[in-house]
Amino acid sequence: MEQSVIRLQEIVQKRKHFELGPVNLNIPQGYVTAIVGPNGSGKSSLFRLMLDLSKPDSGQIEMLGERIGNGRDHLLKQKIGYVPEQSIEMDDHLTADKKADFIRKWYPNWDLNLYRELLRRFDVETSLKLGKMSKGMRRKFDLAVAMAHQPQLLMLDEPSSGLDPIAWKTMIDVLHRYMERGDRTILMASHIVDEVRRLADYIVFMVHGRMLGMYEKDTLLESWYVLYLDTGGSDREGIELRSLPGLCGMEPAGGKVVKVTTCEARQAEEWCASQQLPITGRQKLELDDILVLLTERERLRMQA
Ligand SMILES: Nc1ncnc2c1ncn2[C@@H]1O[C@H](COP(=O)(O)OP(=O)(O)OP(=O)(O)O)[C@@H](O)[C@H]1O
Repeated sequence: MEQSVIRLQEIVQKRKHFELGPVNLNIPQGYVTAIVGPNGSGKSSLFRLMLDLSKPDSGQIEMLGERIGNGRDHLLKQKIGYVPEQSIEMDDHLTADKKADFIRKWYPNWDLNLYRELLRRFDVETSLKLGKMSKGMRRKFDLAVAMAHQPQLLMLDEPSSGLDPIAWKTMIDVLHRYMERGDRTILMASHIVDEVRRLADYIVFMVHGRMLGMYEKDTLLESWYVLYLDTGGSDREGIELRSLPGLCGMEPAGGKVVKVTTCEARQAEEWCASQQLPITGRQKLELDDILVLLTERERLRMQA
């Protein structure tokens, strides 16, 4: 894999009702990585740790080659754009432009033309006070502000929360353009399958504070399939099928057909051919279905 812009080593954060980690994670430069996981799995907690907004109990974090917490964070943060899950209420009394005037002092690379262009594309009313903006409007403003200093790394915590379909499409386009240079990186947390499908190169699954793995998106989507197998009604069913590579689920699908789910589709198909087991149908799994199956597998693993 390419050079890492974020490195997490053995990160643990213990809270009264929640334990995050140990997390080991390398985010590659030049790609979009999406962290996907159910509510409360620790995605936002992880973002806050990376930005030094909260502290781990143990482990190390390196962002853009700098150890977090070494006292030079302000220089590091000039290279990062961050959209938190929730907008900062403290700024509610400011208009968009007043807030931007304030922020740009911290960023030598602030590009006023880019800022205005983003606001125009997102159709943000700059005369409004931030507290009076609709949720979607505020989100669009937060995105514009996070991008206007041309950061090397964009960290987006559920960026499309509250966006209407038109704004959502604009955001996807804006983020694609941001990545065009080739050396920039996006780390995002998202629940939106379509967003992850369109943007992400890599997907990290997270459940109950633990990483279930990092996958290259296209490989992942090519690996998880539902196959319908014509068993011919023989007693091969239930005996041989348990040897199907990557088997994650099996259920009758009417008549002599059995529906199986596999996370190793190519090997499973080869195995079916070798067993002369006809495949009567195949269906790709969507990301949310994969997450459900991975979550269930993790639950069983923790129970064992
Ligand atoms: N400041 C805090 N103090 C104590 N516990 C916290 C704090 N912030 C978050 N938590 C707990 O940490 C866990 C993970 O929360 P987090 O917000 O990181 O999850 P998430 O994956 O981002 O969820 P969502 O998808 O709902 O945004 C939750 O159980 C939450 O209650």
